Amino acid sequence: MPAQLRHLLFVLNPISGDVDKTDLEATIAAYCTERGRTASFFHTTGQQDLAQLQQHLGRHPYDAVFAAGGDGTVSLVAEAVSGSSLPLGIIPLGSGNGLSKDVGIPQEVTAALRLTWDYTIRTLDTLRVGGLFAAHLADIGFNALIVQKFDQGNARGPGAYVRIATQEYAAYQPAAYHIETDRETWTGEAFMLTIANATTFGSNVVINPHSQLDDGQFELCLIAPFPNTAAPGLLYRLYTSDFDDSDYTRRLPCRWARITVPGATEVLVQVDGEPHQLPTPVEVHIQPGSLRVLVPPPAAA
Ligand SMILES: Nc1ncnc2c1ncn2[C@@H]1O[C@H](COP(=O)(O)OP(=O)(O)OP(=O)(O)O)[C@@H](O)[C@H]1O
Repeated sequence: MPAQLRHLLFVLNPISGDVDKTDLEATIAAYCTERGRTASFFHTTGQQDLAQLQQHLGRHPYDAVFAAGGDGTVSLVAEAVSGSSLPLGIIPLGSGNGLSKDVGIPQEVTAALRLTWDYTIRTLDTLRVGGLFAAHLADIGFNALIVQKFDQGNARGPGAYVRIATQEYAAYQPAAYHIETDRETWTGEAFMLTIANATTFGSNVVINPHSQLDDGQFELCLIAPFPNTAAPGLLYRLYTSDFDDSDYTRRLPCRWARITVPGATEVLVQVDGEPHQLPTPVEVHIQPGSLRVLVPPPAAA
């Protein structure tokens, strides 16, 4: 039996996903009370959330902190607890919920709440991308642009994301990159360059198949510019864990990387679902075993 988690903090993002959260707090509180746990709540505001959460955690001893929101909320809580023994729980309530899917957390609220008492702990690597914390996936290029447009708009949910991607695809101009890692050097144009600790985007696109969140390395997953005629085949491979079989893809496994965009002083980078304008070169470092996550125990044989 795992240790009992008695005092739980739930970090709630009121705007994540396209999800009505009116009854969420009452549902969580009732679930915890019934099982002899205490539930406290921290509501994100979108302003200084990391500093406020860190301060709160410094004043109150909890046994676990649950992120109830999307990838941005999960990343916020993950950063607040990373490097400590405090485990992260996830109640997936965003548009994509990438990390929760990658570690097998149920996507329905009550099923995910079971992790408050029935869990095992998995210790994951995290990344620093241009100094920013990343637990899941970061990228430069097409997807970063779509995430930025999504962030600037008012519509949430997967439908809005697909609508923006379809609008932007035809006019998108791939950029050139120069990459140095602890193992190799690569120069060329890319439609998209993913910095992958994990395997799968919340959209179920498998950008980095058969890799692990706890293997002490990450992968740079490159998609070269491709003709329109190649798009359906490429998309098919991305949804069937076949990334390496395309003529337009390449993966660079590494522990450290420096990404330069020749001629540019800054570059748009999507980090755990949030867009950031970062100075180049962008350095990426792995932080092995830095995050403890509550995941479902292995199914009994
Ligand atoms: N009270 C709030 N009002 C406005 N924005 C907020 C508030 N709380 C958090 N945010 C913003 O919400 C964003 C994080 O949202 P989150 O990623 O959790 O959900 P999502 O974007 O809908 O889902 P996903 O990332 O899975 O697609 C951050 O940009 C954060 O600043």
